[in-house]
Amino acid sequence: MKALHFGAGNIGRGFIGKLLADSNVEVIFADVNENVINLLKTNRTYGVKIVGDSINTVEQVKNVSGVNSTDEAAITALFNEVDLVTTAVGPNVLKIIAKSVAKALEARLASGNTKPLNIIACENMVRGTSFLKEQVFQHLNPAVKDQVERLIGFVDSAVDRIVPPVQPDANDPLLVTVEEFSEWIVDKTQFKGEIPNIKGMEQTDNLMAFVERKLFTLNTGHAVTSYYGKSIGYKFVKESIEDTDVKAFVKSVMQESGAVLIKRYGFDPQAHAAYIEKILKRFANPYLVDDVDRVGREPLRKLSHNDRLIKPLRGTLEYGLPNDNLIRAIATALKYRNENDPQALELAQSLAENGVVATVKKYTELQDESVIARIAAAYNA
Ligand SMILES: NC(=O)C1=CN([C@@H]2O[C@H](COP(=O)(O)OP(=O)(O)OC[C@H]3O[C@@H](n4cnc5c(N)ncnc54)[C@H](O)[C@@H]3O)[C@@H](O)[C@H]2O)C=CC1
Ligand SMILES: O=P(O)(O)OC[C@H]1O[C@](O)(CO)[C@@H](O)[C@@H]1O
Repeated sequence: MKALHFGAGNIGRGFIGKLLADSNVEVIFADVNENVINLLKTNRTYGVKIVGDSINTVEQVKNVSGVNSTDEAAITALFNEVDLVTTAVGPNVLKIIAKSVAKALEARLASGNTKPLNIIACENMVRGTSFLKEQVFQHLNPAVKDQVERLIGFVDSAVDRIVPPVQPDANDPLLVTVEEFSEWIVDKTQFKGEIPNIKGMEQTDNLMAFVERKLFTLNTGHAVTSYYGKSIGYKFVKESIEDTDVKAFVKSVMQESGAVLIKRYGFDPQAHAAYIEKILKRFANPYLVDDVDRVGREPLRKLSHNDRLIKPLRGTLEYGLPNDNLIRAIATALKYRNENDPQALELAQSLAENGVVATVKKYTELQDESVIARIAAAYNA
């Protein structure tokens, strides 16, 4: 089997690409990072270092190659040869690759290739592949839309593995360090044709429960660990979560978002409490050098309506559940500053020019005046 994977970054190489290659899939990575692509083309293999309390090993990922994502002709040719397309480029990049995906699908169909093809976006967002599908359809020739609906599966997924930024390794510049835990869950109702048999790719017909469980527990807790930690001077996630005050606050936020998940999906409260504890341990992994600025990157995305802070808050309002800690958590996100992060710069500028109430309204799309006032009060505290 052959797959084209967009995004040869942390997740691309450390998680999705590795799972595919470990299931004997030939993986071609498409990226805009020429250096990484050339190394993949030359070396055809790279190492993944798996670290944890009871593990410290490097596994070789084999039979990989690379292509420049902006080389439309090459991408189009590959679309006609692969059986699976996956992405891990970041939510903001999906609309950028949508045009070349649309062109490549048109060419695949025009060549008479009527084999089903599945596309799975592996991004930290709710139903990222459905979003990619909308973007692709905006570029598609209307004459082929029915054929695409019939033959091309756009499969939503939830991805969970903490993969910090690459620490340059002298022997293997492509080496990625990952935690042992990984969870990749796909919506089995959206596939066209055979569902590929990939070890570690779990199928479900109840994806939203898994997406929200992960996004609003792990990512919510991770973001707050980073925002609150950075505000009191920590640089790494590990040292932040080891601070008992930070850990207590993060846990209280995860319990508030957890109450929404338990109410919405009927999760067993004890099981969810255990899931929270397991994630707090993952944050403290002493072998992962994870920077608060990686986890806190793009604060406007993380403060948006359907992301890890506001969507859980909206759930507490919907179900009448406690939310004092989520309100404080959102305030810590508003306080996030990072000269190297364009979204952090835009956030700081908005707060300086328009004030906190207007900023909260603009980026969170919350309307409840009393809730916005509580966030503003927490921010000014
Ligand atoms: N790092 C982590 O622990 C996890 C990240 N995620 C999600 O995975 C996705 C990727 O995250 P990371 O791997 O951490 O980011 P990353 O920045 O390491 O990788 C993104 C890759 O996409 C490439 N890229 C940018 N524009 C492109 C284009 N037009 N075509 C092809 N490639 C392009 C970049 O060059 C980069 O190599 C994000 O949605 C993130 O939220 C999800 C779970 C874990
Ligand atoms: O990749 P994002 O959405 O910018 O946020 C980083 C998040 O991704 C993860 O790396 C995995 O979900 C978390 O470790 C972290 O919370």
